[in-house]
Amino acid sequence: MNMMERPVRIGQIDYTNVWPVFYYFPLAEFQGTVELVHQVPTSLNKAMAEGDVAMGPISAFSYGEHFKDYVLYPDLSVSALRDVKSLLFFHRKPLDELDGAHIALPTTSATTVNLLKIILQKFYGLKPRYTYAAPSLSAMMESMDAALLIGDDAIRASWTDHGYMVTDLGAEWEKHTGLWMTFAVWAIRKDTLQAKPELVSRIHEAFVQSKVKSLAEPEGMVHEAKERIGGTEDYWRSYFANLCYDFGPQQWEGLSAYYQYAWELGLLDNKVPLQIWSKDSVVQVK
Ligand SMILES: C=C(O[C@@H]1C=C(C(=O)O)C=C[C@H]1O)C(=O)O
Repeated sequence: MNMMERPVRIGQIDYTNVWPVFYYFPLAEFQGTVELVHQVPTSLNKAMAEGDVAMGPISAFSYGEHFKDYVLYPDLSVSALRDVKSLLFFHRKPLDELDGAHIALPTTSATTVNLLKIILQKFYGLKPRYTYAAPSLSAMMESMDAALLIGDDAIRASWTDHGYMVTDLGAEWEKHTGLWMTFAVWAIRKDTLQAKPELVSRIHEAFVQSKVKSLAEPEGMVHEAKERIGGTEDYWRSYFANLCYDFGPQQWEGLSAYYQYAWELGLLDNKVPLQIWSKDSVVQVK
């Protein structure tokens, strides 16, 4: 099958944080033209880079690595100003005492592991040792001084009686910069946009409608999150209400600062332009 006939594969992150954008996505209306593929962020990042997936909510860091091949949807992201509740750093000592510490990073994350590196190096002057590990708090802390978790792994760990200090990285970023932080962006491969501009436009509309409806009527999602992950309905109501799914000038400003720091620290090879899709053109906004 050539690219024109193949369904567009859309990656869907396997975490609750992206549910609002997908919850009311009318898959039946796109039958034969669109397929959903479930993955953790780092697997989705890789599948996008290899062209196996055409679009999806990839790690913002991964867009920074592959921006030459991607453009970004406006109006869609996973962002926060301050607390996220699912990007949690667990540590035995206060942050400013972590010099020389050995820190476990989850293999599932790209944006947040680099956010942690930026925070510790840029704002605390620390250069700890990092080791990647599967996202399990108890296993990570067996041999490490601190551990980072994201998504539902972070949420589940926050409900246990672990006894560690916990820093929310969204809050920590805002404390030092005053800015928003964007963790996932909705990226589209440029080759897909070129081959199927109409479909790309219809998909954007459908995702934005799903987001608006989910946030206006969160009860179905809230109930399902409680059944599938645990916790209380109140927890999930405030979790979804606290995250922001928009992607506009405020989020662009925060994300550009993140890319600038990542570039200055050598975590990214290039300065990263934000190329935003619209129905008629692609505009560089930063
Ligand atoms: C808000 C979150 O943002 C996530 C963090 C990501 C990362 O660190 O690479 C990628 C996608 C998002 O799922 C979360 O995981 O809870």
